[in-house]
Amino acid sequence: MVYLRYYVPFPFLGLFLTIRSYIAGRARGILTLSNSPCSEITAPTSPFVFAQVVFDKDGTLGDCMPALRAWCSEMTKAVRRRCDDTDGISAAHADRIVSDFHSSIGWNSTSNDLLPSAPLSSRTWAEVVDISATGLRDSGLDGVDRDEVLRWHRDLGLVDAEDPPLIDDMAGLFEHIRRLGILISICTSDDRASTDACMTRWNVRHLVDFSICGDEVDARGGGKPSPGPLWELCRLAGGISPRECMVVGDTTSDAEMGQRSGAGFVVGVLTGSGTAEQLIRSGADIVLPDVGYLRYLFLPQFCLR
Ligand SMILES: O=C(O)COP(=O)(O)O
Repeated sequence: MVYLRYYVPFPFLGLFLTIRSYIAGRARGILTLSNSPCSEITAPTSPFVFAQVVFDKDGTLGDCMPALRAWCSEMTKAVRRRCDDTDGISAAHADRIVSDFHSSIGWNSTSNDLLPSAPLSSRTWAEVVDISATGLRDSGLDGVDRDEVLRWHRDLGLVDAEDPPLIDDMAGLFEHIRRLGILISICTSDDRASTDACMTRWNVRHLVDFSICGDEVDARGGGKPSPGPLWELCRLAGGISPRECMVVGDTTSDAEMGQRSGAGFVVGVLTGSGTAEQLIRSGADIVLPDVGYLRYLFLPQFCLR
């Protein structure tokens, strides 16, 4: 069994990317980088045999950063208010509590950005609430519990419902894949309500065959990176094998789910919080700048300009 793994450098700086197929001894994918013009590229002899492409949502299809910045800012205010209302918490202690809270969810308050593959960008909201409540208690904010943190979170409404799409023609990409007879699924740690709102806003809801959301998996570790969500999507797709699935995502959670579930091919994208090195290390077979480049995985030959 041979896996060929290539890290596609970003930016491409005029490189031509050839993607052909051979994976795991089956005609699937050989991925090569070359400087050759398209005319010199031989078309692959075997087509891809994927039955389903499984997309992560935040950081892969949609830009969640404005929403996460707003979430962090409001949650930080709630933490500070709680510190002010709690006896015996000095200003310096409150600063430490806020800083520990940020660390626990993977937030860099200096750059106002996510740390690579941070829990906030990769875990379900139930898990993020748990992590936050535990972190706050551990740093000395006595009496704060999961229900209280959940209330602060719920007060913020559907956090990701307004996320803009990360590529211009998502519907065109999905139609392109579906024309090849391949199912499209979304596997997200976000909740169902925001996910449905995003699919509608991005004009792809009618093109998504199946989806599974963070509030539909077992809150005790049943979400990504566990293999469960992908296996469930295989079941929904009529009992196909994980080997027939391509998983596409921006964090280590996505790549790890792909690897642990036995997905046939795992694609990392650089539009979210994961770094190329992290994605490759956690199971990505290839890293692409964004999901728009996926089109080229499904063409016999192509040229990136
Ligand atoms: O909402 C999140 O925490 C992450 O969602 P995702 O799985 O679509 O990246």
